[in-house]
Amino acid sequence: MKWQSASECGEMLSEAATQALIQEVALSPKPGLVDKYQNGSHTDLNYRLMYRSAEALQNSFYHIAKRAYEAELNQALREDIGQIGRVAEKNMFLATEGVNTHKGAIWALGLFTAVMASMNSEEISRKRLARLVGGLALLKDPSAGAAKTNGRQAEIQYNISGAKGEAGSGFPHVTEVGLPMLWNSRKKGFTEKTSRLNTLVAIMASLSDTCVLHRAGSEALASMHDKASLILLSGGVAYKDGRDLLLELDKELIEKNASPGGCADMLAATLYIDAVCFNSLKTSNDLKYLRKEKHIHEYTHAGVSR
Ligand SMILES: CC(C)(COP(=O)(O)OP(=O)(O)OC[C@H]1O[C@@H](n2cnc3c(N)ncnc32)[C@H](O[C@H]2O[C@H](COP(=O)(O)OP(=O)(O)OP(=O)(O)O)[C@@H](O)[C@H]2O)[C@@H]1O)[C@@H](O)C(=O)NCCC(=O)NCCS
Ligand SMILES: Nc1ncnc2[nH]cnc12
Repeated sequence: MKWQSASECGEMLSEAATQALIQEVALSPKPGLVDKYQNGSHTDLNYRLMYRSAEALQNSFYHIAKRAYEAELNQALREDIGQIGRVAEKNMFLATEGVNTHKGAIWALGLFTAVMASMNSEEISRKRLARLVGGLALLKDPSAGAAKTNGRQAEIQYNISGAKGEAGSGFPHVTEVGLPMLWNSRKKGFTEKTSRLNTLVAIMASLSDTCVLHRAGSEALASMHDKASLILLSGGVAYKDGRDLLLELDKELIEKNASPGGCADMLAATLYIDAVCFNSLKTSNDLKYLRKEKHIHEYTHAGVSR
């Protein structure tokens, strides 16, 4: 991927990031999460709200990409994207009237956007991407608040490292778990939907998702890890056993009020990186294609209400 200008880079990355968020929420059936047919463990979220939230974030991804275009991954950039990220969070809360839809996604896709824009290279390996994104995430952001977030509380209570730890390690659930599972599933000839569901399940098998922890505790998280692993051991969701287990896991998560929101964010980031760095998004014609797809998607779901 090589962009000719900062605005072209901003346009393509922001469109692709928004698409990845929309594709994540549209993927169905997802255990405990909002999808096209149900609201999972959520009473305050639904498909339309998630869609609206994704669209409201596009402008912030554009500004992150524009700022980071061919820039050095240094302290000044870290502080600037922190600022843009906080504006994105505000815009999200404005669009959703106060519901947290995509905080984790802003964090992950925002950092990846900055790295891809700064590289502006034809090729980037998974490992390099992980190293660079981890390095950027680890730079201190002096303007970051000290709010007692759900994530921070879960980190202290359960001694895990949460969204910040995942980022500081280069998002291994994207680069080491998500992408390989997506590619292997496609290689085995599974449909795109099955490949994406397998990817989500693989992420759910090991991510310390603070959204699950703070809503349902460590036993619920351990059980999610075990059941997701069982799905993979049974061959994944392409097979009846895997599909049955997926539906059982959905039921269990809803009963426990547990939502793997962080896993959903890691899936969105996987789809984003796959599209931009490794797969379909190569020219500005692809951008036109994305816009058309998005339009079709809006049209198809215009009548969906919850
Ligand atoms: C670094 C931040 C993301 C802040 O992190 P922190 O852990 O302090 O804060 P949280 O507010 O808890 O947000 C973390 C969100 O990250 C997702 N997540 C969870 N676990 C992981 C994980 N192991 N790896 C990666 N990502 C993870 C998750 O997001 C999803 O869940 C959200 C809903 O969560 P929650 O609010 O807990 O939801 P409810 O159960 O509904 O809560 P109640 O209201 O009922 O109590 C949903 O949004 C999903 O996206 C976690 O929520 C970051 O915010 C930060 O520091 N930003 C500063 C700006 C910046 O520097 N940006 C740079 C790049 S743009
Ligand atoms: N599909 C989804 N359902 C619930 N929370 C989420 N956070 C990000 N995506 C989500």
